[in-house]
Amino acid sequence: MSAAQDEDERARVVEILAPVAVDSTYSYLAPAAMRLSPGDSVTAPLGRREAYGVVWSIDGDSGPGGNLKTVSARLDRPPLSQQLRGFIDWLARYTLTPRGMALRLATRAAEEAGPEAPRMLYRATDNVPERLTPTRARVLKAAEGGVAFAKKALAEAAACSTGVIDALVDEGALEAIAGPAAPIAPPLDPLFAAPALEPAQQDAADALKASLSPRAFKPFLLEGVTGSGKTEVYFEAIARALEAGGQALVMMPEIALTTQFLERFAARFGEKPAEWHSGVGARKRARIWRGCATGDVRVVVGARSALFLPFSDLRLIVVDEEHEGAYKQDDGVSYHARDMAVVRARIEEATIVLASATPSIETRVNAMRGRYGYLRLDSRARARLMPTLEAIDMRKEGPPRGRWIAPRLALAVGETMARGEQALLFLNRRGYAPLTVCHTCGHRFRCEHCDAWLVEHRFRRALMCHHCGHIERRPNLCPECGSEDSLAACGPGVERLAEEAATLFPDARILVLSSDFPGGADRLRRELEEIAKGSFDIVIGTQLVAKGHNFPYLTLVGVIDADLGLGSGDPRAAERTFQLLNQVTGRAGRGDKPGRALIQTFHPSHPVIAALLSGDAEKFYEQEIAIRERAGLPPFGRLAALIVSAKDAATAEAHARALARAAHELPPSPRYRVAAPGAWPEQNEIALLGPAEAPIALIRGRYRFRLLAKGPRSADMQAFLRDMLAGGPKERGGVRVQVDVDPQNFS
Ligand SMILES: Nc1ncnc2c1ncn2[C@@H]1O[C@H](COP(=O)(O)OP(=O)(O)OP(=O)(O)O)[C@@H](O)[C@H]1O
Ligand SMILES: [Zn+2]
Repeated sequence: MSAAQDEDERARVVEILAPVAVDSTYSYLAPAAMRLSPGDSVTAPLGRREAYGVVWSIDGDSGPGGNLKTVSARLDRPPLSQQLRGFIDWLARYTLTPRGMALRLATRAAEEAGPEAPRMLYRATDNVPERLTPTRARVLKAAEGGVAFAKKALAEAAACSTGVIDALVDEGALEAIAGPAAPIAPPLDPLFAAPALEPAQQDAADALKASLSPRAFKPFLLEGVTGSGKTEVYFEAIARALEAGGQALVMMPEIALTTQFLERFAARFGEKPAEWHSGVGARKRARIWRGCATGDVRVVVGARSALFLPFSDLRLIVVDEEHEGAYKQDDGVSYHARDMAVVRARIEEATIVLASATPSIETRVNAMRGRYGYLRLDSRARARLMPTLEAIDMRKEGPPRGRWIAPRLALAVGETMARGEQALLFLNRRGYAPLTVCHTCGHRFRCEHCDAWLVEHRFRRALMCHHCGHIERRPNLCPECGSEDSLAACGPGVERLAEEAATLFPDARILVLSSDFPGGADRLRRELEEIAKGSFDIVIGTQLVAKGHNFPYLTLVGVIDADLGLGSGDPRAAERTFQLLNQVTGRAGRGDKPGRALIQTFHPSHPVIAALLSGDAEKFYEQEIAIRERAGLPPFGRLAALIVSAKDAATAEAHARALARAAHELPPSPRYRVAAPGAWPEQNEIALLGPAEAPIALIRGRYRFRLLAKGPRSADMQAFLRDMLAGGPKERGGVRVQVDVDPQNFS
């Protein structure tokens, strides 16, 4: 028997998960000499190519025979920890995502980057160049003593161009050696600039610090009114995690938010944390990924996807603005990053802090029932007052037709400017006008791929669909009746509001802040900085400006249309409106001067508006929690949506009906009970509602039908969904079924 055969016989069978849309692992043989462990990255033949994968488990020694393929190579990459693998399995099971797709969220960053270019360093050899100019002599002098320098540093030391160094390398007087990579994350100092906390902050910070040792899973809600200093509180928790030698992850809903945050972080810890979002280059992301696994990266601030980083010792997760809808990902793998952060914290035995001025109902209930620690800051830091809130009743004191700024708001803006302060006009609608109609024939411009009106964007001279991105030129003639000059804009967007503000205040420095202007995130960051510096008198913006920014000169907030989100029929409309309006009015009066907010509404007595005006968050939560409890909605029950789409409506509807039939024909299960079709569900039963045409029935050329499963907390919703999908028809003929567990979006 040859040595090679001998080796073969001792090969082991390993299960490999590939980052593709497949749930199961594949079995391979691994030579014993490869010494694979679970979590290792490998390449292996898959079909006709070499694929990347991760060892998920090791089955043991291979039996005789079998025709398994052999793992090709083990990659030099830190292993995925058991905790991260457990998290991927959990997320996949919960969201009904193929495990490979969940793995892809964790490994994408490492895969996409090419091999890292080594950093070259230069040092002197014993060779003397043929021609020794004074410049060359200076370089060699600087490089004396066997120390290696970066090219730029050496050129600077010798006051020459880097070309001189290249020439000396060519002549053999200097040699280039591969040096260690520059550190990806400079060390952080937990004691760099610890602030004096106010008593309420101190109590909250102490509770968090205490929870960090001994190590255990401990969730907290940190609820504090806008400007109460929540950030300073969780900074203390980060300091404690660092002192304990561990890592911390801070999640933020919006990248535009991070600039101010990074500065504050550096002021507190001496250096910035590692930043993780789609705007960070592939190379850098790969280095951060590795740094998380080696423990060199200690604190990451990031978007949703940071949740999948391979931390080696994660002690703390902070989810800032935990109520934000942006944490729910709906494309591809559909998951709620806040909820999954709690899961990851549990698996890592870490502390997790959910911070918000207006927590989600789910988190609020968890805190009130004692499932989460409940920390509260009930007043603003530094004795700042909350802004005073007043309603402007649009039925009685609205502006003239075709205008949107009521006289009282205009007056307040004028007074604010006269005092040298800043005003914010908030309207959560991008573009110039949400609808364009023809006066002559009544034609309305609608998207050809979606069930939606086209939004006019005047600066682009275009009509745009906000669902699919479709763009067309705004014509001069009506395409229906051919009339000239008969097209009219209906309703306002931020661009139109800016036009009105410019007419009312011709001397004002006005800025429109909107995510769809050219220039992307960089432009937004610059603009946010300018606002904070006081470079503008009037800022006009969508929900982007509502987030956790600190604008010291901003004293007046005008909400142009407080009713905008309330009429949608979405079960979360009330909660979202309350949160958004609280956030946006909370931008006023954070500096030295007191703040004021004017809220334009046609329904000043609507419970949400009334609760907002009274400043009585407690009342709002009481009402909303009672409604949810009565209706068995989350967190008192479970919801899952299935969105069935196809190129034509009949195919989509037929498939959705077949799924519903399959659900009702399922054999009895110990894990859930299904209510009979049309019957009033019993306490312990899952009711399947629909199929119904989706509120936006057509998106990107696909017709959509929705099924909604609603069940008690005791039901195993995932088992039900899996059984229903298995019992239903295959996804043929271009049909797509999207599963959305804990849906946030009902459109
Ligand atoms: N103990 C403190 N001493 C001095 N200044 C403080 C203290 N705590 C907070 N501040 C300041 O108060 C302001 C508001 O704090 P911070 O931004 O942390 O509030 P927040 O609760 O996160 O607000 P929001 O929910 O609106 O984002 C900041 O300018 C912060 O620097
Ligand atoms: Zn469209």
